[in-house]
Amino acid sequence: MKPAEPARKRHPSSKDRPHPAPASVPGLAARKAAVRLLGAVIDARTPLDGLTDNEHGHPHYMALDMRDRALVRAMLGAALRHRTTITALLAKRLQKPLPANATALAHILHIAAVQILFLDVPDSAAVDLAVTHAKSDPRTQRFAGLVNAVLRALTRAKEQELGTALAATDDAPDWFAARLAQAYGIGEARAILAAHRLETPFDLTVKAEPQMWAERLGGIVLPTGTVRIERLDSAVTELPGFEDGEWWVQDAAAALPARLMGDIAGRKVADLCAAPGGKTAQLILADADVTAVDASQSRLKRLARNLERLGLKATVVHSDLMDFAPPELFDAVLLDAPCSSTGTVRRHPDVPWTKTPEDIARLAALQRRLLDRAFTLIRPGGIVLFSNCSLDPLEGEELVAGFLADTPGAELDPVSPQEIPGIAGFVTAEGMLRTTPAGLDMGSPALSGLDGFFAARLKKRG
Ligand SMILES: C[S@@+](CC[C@H](N)C(=O)[O-])C[C@H]1O[C@@H](n2cnc3c(N)ncnc32)[C@H](O)[C@@H]1O
Repeated sequence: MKPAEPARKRHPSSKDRPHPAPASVPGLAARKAAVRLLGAVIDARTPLDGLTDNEHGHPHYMALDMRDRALVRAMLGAALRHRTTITALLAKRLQKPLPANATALAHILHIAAVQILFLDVPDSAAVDLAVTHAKSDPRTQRFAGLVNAVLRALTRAKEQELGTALAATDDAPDWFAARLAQAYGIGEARAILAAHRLETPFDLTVKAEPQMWAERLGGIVLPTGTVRIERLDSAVTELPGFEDGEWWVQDAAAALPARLMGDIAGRKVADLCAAPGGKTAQLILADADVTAVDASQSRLKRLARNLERLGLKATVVHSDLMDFAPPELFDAVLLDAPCSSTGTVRRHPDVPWTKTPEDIARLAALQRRLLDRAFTLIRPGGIVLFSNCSLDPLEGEELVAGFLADTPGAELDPVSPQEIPGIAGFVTAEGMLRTTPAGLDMGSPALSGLDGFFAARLKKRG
């Protein structure tokens, strides 16, 4: 009997082998980075902010020049804002759904589709780069023909099908849409989700003279005093007034909580989750004696840089709030607590895809511990202004109701609709602040909306 031959190693034919794409194919590095980052967001639930940070971002992102980084951010922003629409239009071109483990292929198709459907990129460039990308990756190389066929079919169909596809979905994960509908009712939830699909304007808080700054910067003054610019044509740092510290970037809703602290001139006030310092700056400008506390050293560095540019001074303390033991009690504290950030989806479209209902419950429990602690740091008669940028009642209305029920010395100090110009529509029947992205109609969608925010003013009985 012949001895069995050792199994032969199969050498891939040249047809099987991935084609290493020349590094110099223009535009390919940006598409590859976008595909990689989309995978990190969708498959590993990594927040996009950190991946696209210009100092500590993902290595594939950091390797790009500024123009390509802007393109990557535009591709990812639109891909996440329209994820369900894109999935549906791609599915119509596929004979059967992609297997669940074909994530690399799915992300290549999504990044090409977003260029074809939503960005000002020639269709042929979007398709050719996706095919080149697919050929260069061993996981997708054998699907290069499918990528080509699906995307070419999409370019032909988009004119006719995009409008209908957009109308058929709210472009949100089911859990998120269901949670909003439960909290706000179907109509308001759909209005919030519609706002999440729009690009956001730029909001600035100015130290003084909002009308003058609105004119200089080509913006408008909102009823609440924030200066809003529809679209920036240059980097924020190049705008007039930046170097001189005349204003800072802050969403119109984020500017409201600090203004609900009343007259704090000359008072001892602590900002307990302060970094990067937007609200700290407001408290200082209201003439309070401000202590800014935060657990994150790196974020406190940003706070220090921001205050320096604005020419403002606070006592800065690096501490976990649970360990913070000041020598004296405060007249008032602001607790702008770490939350699920579901109110900021317009600017952070990754949030519904990276967060889960379990995250919301975990963050609500953390906020409750921080609120209990904050309440021990004020004198009798003092106030805690509790706020966050979540749309979820578990982190807002329900959390405060539980705190009041469990804390005999605490009472709600209701916000009055007349307290700040322009907030009447955002004050609840109980006297809490609740904004959603569907609020603040300024006549055109591009100038309307604001982040979702919650705030409640809590008083310690004297
Ligand atoms: C929503 S951000 C604050 C934004 C800030 N108030 C502003 O307006 O610029 C929440 C902050 O809470 C900080 N933080 C989270 N847990 C904390 C804790 N246990 N103690 C102190 N700070 C904490 C985070 O580092 C983060 O900077």
